[in-house]
Amino acid sequence: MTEKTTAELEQLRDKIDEVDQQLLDLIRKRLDLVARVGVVKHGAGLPIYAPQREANMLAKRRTEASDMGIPPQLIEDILRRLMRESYLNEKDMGFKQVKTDLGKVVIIGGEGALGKLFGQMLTLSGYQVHSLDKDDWQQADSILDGVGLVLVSVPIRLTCELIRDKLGNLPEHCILADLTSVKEAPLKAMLETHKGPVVGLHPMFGPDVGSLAKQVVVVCEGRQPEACEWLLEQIGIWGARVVQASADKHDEAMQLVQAMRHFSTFVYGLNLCREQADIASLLQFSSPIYRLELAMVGRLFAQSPELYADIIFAQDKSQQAIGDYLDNYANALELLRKGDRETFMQWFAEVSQWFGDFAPQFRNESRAMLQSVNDMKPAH
Ligand SMILES: O=C(O)C(=O)C[C@]1(C(=O)O)C=C[C@@H](O)C=C1
Repeated sequence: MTEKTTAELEQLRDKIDEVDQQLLDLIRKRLDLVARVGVVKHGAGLPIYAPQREANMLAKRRTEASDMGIPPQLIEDILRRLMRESYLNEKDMGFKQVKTDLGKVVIIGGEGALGKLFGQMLTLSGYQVHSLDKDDWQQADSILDGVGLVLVSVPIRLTCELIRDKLGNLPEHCILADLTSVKEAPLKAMLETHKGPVVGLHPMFGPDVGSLAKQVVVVCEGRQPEACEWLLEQIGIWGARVVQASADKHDEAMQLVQAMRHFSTFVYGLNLCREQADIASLLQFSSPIYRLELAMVGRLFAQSPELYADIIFAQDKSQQAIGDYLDNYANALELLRKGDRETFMQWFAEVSQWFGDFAPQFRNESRAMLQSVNDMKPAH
């Protein structure tokens, strides 16, 4: 069905088209300038992400927008989206190589998605990167000859055994690092197997990020941290923030951040499936928040069952966290069964108070997210 229109409307639309084309010219100009910034940063070894510059620029543009009668949030949204493009653009210019006399980098599991991403970032930074995958172990000696960094990026369930079985003979100066999403056990295996520098890394993002700008990499110290410093600096130049943590603290947080969250998402999907919910009609009735929630659940099931089984089953202690969740669920369900609104509201207030300032902060952050969910809705 064609949309209704009038001559006057069409005239105005022609003018809007002209303005939009001018916007395109301006965006092209900005992208060209950003490409030049990328070259300069590459030469000077500066990080892709410049938070101070971003904050100053956004503050100025917001004030100018207000003065012009433009909602400040509008220009902020537009600039943030443009800067996301800058991160991708500047990445392709390559990065400064912090350690020029390293020798080879060997990524074990370099054909996996995360291994590939790190391989790409290291190659863009001038390192000689080799991948060592399951069919390559016969040539392991030649692949590992002259290695300065070994990065282990294999499924969690294979990590410790692989480290112990295969990595006992690395050169003493070589850094041994892993990208596993649990840290205590792999770190222990690396320290027991290799006598040289050891560091545990956990990139807190999936392999589909495009750029590392603003992403977080958790770093758990192993041995000879001074020998690993260049690697952390290199990750910083890629735009990521390095957060130091002890392996046990990290793993404890992961029981909630990963195991429990993925498990409850899994059960949510399982429940929809067993209830034979009709997703298409749920989407028709959905508010933006429900659409976002469904998207978060659905995206889990678009990925590998092995990956999530690995994360959820990796730590025995996760069972405790998930069990506690079930108890709280059961207790809350009991209130519902008894029709006890009073206690429900008391518990609600208790949790609100416990969230403190985070509650309004999350409300603000989620408002912007929900608006973009609405913008992204396909036409029907
Ligand atoms: O000014 C810079 O340093 C840039 O890289 C450009 C730019 C931008 O697009 O404006 C992009 C990324 C930085 O975080 C800050 C600003």
